[in-house]
Amino acid sequence: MREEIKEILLSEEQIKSRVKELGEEISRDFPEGDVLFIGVLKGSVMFISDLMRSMKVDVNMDFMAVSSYGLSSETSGVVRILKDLDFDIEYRDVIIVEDIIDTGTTLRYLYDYLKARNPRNLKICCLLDKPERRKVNINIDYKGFEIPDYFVVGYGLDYAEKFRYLPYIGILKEDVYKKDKSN
Ligand SMILES: O=P(O)(O)OC[C@H]1O[C@H](OP(=O)(O)OP(=O)(O)O)[C@H](O)[C@@H]1O
Ligand code: HPA
Ligand SMILES: [Mg+2]
Repeated sequence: MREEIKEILLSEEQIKSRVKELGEEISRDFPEGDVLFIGVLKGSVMFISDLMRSMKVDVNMDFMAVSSYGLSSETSGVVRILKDLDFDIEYRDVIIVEDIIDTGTTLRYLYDYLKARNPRNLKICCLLDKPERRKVNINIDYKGFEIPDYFVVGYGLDYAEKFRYLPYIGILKEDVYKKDKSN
């Protein structure tokens, strides 16, 4: 384990088995297939690629890039779209795939933005939910795990672009981001 990590919150095995269950659940809900996953870059990359492989029905993927955290551990509160969709989503079954819902700022913005394009269904699937930090209300259709209020990294999640490659989800030691703040 890297020295900046205080504790492993979710192991590779725990993530793998929960992602498999989520894929099976979504497949049961959309038996006719033709689902479009919209991954939110960059944090959801590991999750969406594993989730797709656990699907039992046809699924396509597209990506949006938004950023609100930048190099910090606190949201700026302003969501910027850096990349929009390649496909039209009108009348389609769409599932937004996110790594984490923290304050809810990113998802609230994305949900409303995509809803305006008139999909047949618009659902939300997130691996991690940090309800204690929520600032705006979000209805989560498919959820991997609820976690306490720690800043976590790994399995796609970063701190200042670091640690995304870790195969597990770990709690970042506070002095790592406190030190950066005091600079
Ligand atoms: O609920 P919120 O408080 O809005 O936080 C959640 C969002 O923040 C992170 O993205 P970030 O802006 O760090 O971009 P990244 O995915 O490229 O790391 C994370 O991947 C979610 O998209
Ligand atoms: O706990 C977190 N870790 C990484 N990125 C995040 N973006 C929102 N919350 C988090
Ligand atoms: Mg980030």
